[in-house]
Amino acid sequence: MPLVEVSGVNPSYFVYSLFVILVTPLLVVLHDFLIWRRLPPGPTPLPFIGNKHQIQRSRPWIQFEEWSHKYGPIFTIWIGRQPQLVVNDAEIASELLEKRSAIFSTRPRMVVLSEIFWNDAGLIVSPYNKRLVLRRKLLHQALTSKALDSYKTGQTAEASRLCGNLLRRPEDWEKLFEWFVASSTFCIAYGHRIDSLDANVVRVKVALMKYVGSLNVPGKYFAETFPILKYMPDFLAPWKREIKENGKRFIEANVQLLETVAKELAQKDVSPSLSRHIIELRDSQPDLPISPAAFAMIPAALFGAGTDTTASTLCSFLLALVTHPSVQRTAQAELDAVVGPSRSPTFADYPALPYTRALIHEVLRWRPVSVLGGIPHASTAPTSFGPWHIPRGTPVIGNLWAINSNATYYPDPQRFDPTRFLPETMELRRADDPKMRAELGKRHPSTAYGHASFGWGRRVCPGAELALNTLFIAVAKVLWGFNILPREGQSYDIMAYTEGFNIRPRRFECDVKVRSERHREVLMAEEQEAWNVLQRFPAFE
Ligand code: HEM
Repeated sequence: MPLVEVSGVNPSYFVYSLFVILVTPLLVVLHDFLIWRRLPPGPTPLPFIGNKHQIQRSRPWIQFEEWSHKYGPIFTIWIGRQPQLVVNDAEIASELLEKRSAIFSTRPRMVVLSEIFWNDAGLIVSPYNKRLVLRRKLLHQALTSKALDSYKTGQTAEASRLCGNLLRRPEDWEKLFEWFVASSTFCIAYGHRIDSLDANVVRVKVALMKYVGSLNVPGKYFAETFPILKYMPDFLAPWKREIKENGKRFIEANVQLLETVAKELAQKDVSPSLSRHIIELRDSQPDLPISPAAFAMIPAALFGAGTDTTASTLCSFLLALVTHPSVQRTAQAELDAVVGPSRSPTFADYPALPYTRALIHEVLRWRPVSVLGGIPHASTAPTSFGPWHIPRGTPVIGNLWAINSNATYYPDPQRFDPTRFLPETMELRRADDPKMRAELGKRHPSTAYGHASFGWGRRVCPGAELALNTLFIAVAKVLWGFNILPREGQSYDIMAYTEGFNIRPRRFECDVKVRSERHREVLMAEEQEAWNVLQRFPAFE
C-alpha cells in the first residue's frame, strides 16, 4: 500500500528526513576527520566521544607525559568534538604561548563559569581582550617592586607568627601554612589580617572556590556545548538562575570588602594594600572603563589564585626537606653563616641567601602546583605549527609535570637539587655550552626563572614575585628555626599527591622540631614584636 495513504506524509519528505538524519552525522564526522588529520597526532579519538574514555581521571598529567613519549612532545586529545593540544616541552610551550602570544593568549570559552557565574568579571577565566588588559594593568600597578616592598613588613610579621604557632602546634603544620598564606594574602589584598581559618571572610572565599570547582566540570552543563542555552529565560532554566544568583552573591561580597577599604581610607591612615593602591588609582582616573564588579575582582584574584598555590608549595617544601636531609643541612649552613643565631632571617638577607632562593625555585620545578599549567590558553586565529594546522579556538594545555621533569633541561629530574638554580649554574645554563649540557641541562627558554611554573606570555602569573616573597620569608624563617625530620618507621612516597586543578602532597607525618632553646627564645621574642606590626592590620571576622 502506498506510504502516503497510510501516514498522510509525502514520501519524498520522509526520504529527505531520513537522508538528513543519516547524512548529517556523517558530514560532522568527515568535518572532524579533516581537522584531525592536520593536527599533531595523538591517541585515536572516537567520533563524538573523542578520547574521553582513554583519559585517566587520576593524575592525567602523568599519562600525558607517557603519551608524549609515544606521540611526540605536542599531541592532540579530543574531549568530545573539541580537539585540545597538550604541550610537554619547554621550547614548544615558549614558541606557542610566548613568541606567538598574539594568537595564544585567550582562554577557552567558559559559558557557565566565566559568562553566567562571573558575568564576565572574573580575571583568570577571562578571554583576552581590552578589558582583561586593563585589569592586568591595574593589578601590575599594585604589584610593582615598590608596592611589593611596601607589603614586606606584613609578610615578615605573618612569618614570625607562623613560627610562633609552629613552636606550639608543630603537628598542625599544614593548617598553619594555610593560615599564614591566607592572612598574608588578606593583609596584602585588603590591609586586614585574619586570626583564624574560621573567619567568615575566609569561609566565604573557600566556599566560593569549592563552588567554582563544581562549575568547572567538563560535560556537566549542556550550555558549554550549546552556548545558546545561556540566553534561555531564567524561569525556564532554574540551573542558570541558581548559578547567576550565587555569582551575584559572591561578587557582592567582594565589592563589600573593597568598599570597606575605601571607607577606611577616607577616614584614617591605613596600611599599604593592593586595594588601597587600586582605589587611589581609580580616584585619580575616575573615567576608568571598568565595572565595580570587575574592579572588586582584582584584589579578590589574590585569594583565588594566590592562596592554595602558595600554601601547597610550602607543603611540597616540607616533603622535600623530609626526604632530602642533605639539602636541609646545606640550607641551614647558609642561613647560620649569613644570619647567625641571635635573630631570624629578614628580607634584608635575601641577596646573601642564594641557596635558600634556589631551593624555592627547585620546589616550584620539582612539584609544580598548577600541574597542568592552570586554565589552558586558547588560540584566537587559525595558525600553523610545523606541518600541522591549528584551528581557531583550540585550547592548549601546558603540561608542567612533563615540562619540569624533562631530563634534557633537568638531569635526573626526580632528584631534588637546588643547585640547579644557583646563580652560577643559571649563568652556565644560559651560556648553553654543549659540553656542560649533560651535567647541568640545556638552556631553558624561561631565562628569568629557569622554569615555567608561573605560566607563559601574556597570561603569565602576575603574582609570581609576590608569591616568591611570601615563600622566601616563610622558608627562610622555618629553615633557620626548625629541623624537619622524618618520623621513625615512616616511609615517604614523593609521588603521593592530591588530584585536581592544584596539587599538594597527601598528608604525611613528620617532626617539626625547634633547633635549640636559643632559637626558641628568638622566635618567641620575634613573635611578640610581630604583634606590634599585625595590630596595624585589623583582623577581619
Ligand atoms: C606558588 C604560587 C603560585 C603559582 C605556582 C602560580 C602559578 C600560576 C600559573 C601557572 C598561572 C597560569 C599562567 C598561564 O595561563 O600561562 C597563574 C595565573 C594567575 N596567577 Fe598565579 N601562581 C601563584 C601565586 C599567585 C599569587 C600570589 C597571585 C596573586 C596576585 C596570583 C595571581 C594569578 C592570576 C591573577 C592569574 C591569572 C592571569 C591571567 O589569566 O591573565 N598567582 N598562576
